[in-house]
Amino acid sequence: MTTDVPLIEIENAEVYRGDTRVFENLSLRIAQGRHTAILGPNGAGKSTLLRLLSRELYPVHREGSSVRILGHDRWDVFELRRQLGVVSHELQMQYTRTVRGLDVVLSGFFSSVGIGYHSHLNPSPEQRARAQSVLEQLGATALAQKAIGEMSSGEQRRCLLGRALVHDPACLVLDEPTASLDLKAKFELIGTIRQLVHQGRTLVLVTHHVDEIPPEVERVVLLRAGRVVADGKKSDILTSERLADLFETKMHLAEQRGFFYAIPD
Ligand SMILES: Nc1ncnc2c1ncn2[C@@H]1O[C@H](COP(=O)(O)OP(=O)(O)OP(=O)(O)O)[C@@H](O)[C@H]1O
Repeated sequence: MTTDVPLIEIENAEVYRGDTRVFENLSLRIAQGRHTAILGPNGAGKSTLLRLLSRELYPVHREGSSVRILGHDRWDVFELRRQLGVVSHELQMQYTRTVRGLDVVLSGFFSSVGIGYHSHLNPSPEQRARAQSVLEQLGATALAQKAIGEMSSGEQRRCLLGRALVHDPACLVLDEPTASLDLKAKFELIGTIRQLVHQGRTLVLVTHHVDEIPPEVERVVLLRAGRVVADGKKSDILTSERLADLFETKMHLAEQRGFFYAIPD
C-alpha cells in the first residue's frame, strides 16, 4: 500500500541531546509501504532519530523545520502509538525484572512501562484478550506469566514487539532488533518481522547490523555524524565501498538470498 502522504517527513531538523547538536539540518522522507533501513555507525544519531519519531525529542523550533508523521506534526502520543509501533533498546532497559510478559504487552495500551505498579492502569477484558492473541501470533504464549528478568534476550524482544503490536500499527520502527540474540533467536525474530511486513506493515529498521536487514527492505539510508551520506535503492547503497567508507574500515560485503553480510577485507 503506497499513498501520497509520507509516513515520515522530517524537514530541516536541528536536534540537541544535552549540549550536543546531533542533527544540524536533517531532512528525511519515508513513503508509506516503502520498507527502509537506516544504517549508521555508533554515534551516527540513530537513537536520536528514534526519539524524534516517538516524540520524546523535538527539533529546535524554527521556520521551515518540522517532523510530520502521516502528514501531521501534532500528535496525541496515544494516537501516535497506534500508527507507529516503536521497539527500542532504551525501552527494553526501562523494564524492571519482575514485570511479566503479558503485562509488557498490555503496557502498550497505556504507553507505560508495565502495568503492575500503576493501580490506575486497569486493562479491560478486551485489552487482555488482544494482548493474549498478540502473544499467540508471536508464538510466545508461554511467556505470559514469565518475569522479564527470567527471559532470554530473544524472549524479551518478542514481548516488546508484542507491546508495539497491540494497536496493530501500520508501521513498525525497530531499533537493532536482533542485537545480542543467538542465531536461532535471531533467525526466528527475522522470520517474525518478515511475516509482519507481509501482513502489510511498513518496516523502518534502524541499525548498524547489515545482516539483520531483511530482503523486503527496498531502500537504505546511510547516516553518519548526524548527516544522511547516501540514500537510495538497497542494491545501489549496500556496496563494499560505501560501507567501508561509512564504518571507516575495509570490508567485503556479500549478498546471499537477499541478505547481506560483511567480512573483513
Ligand atoms: N543524553 C545525551 N547528552 C549528550 N549527548 C548525547 C546524549 N545522547 C547521545 N548523545 C550524543 O549524540 C550523538 C548521537 O548519539 P545517538 O545515541 O543518537 O547515536 P546512535 O547512532 O544511536 O549510536 P549507537 O549505535 O552507539 O547507539 C553522539 O555523539 C552521542 O555522544
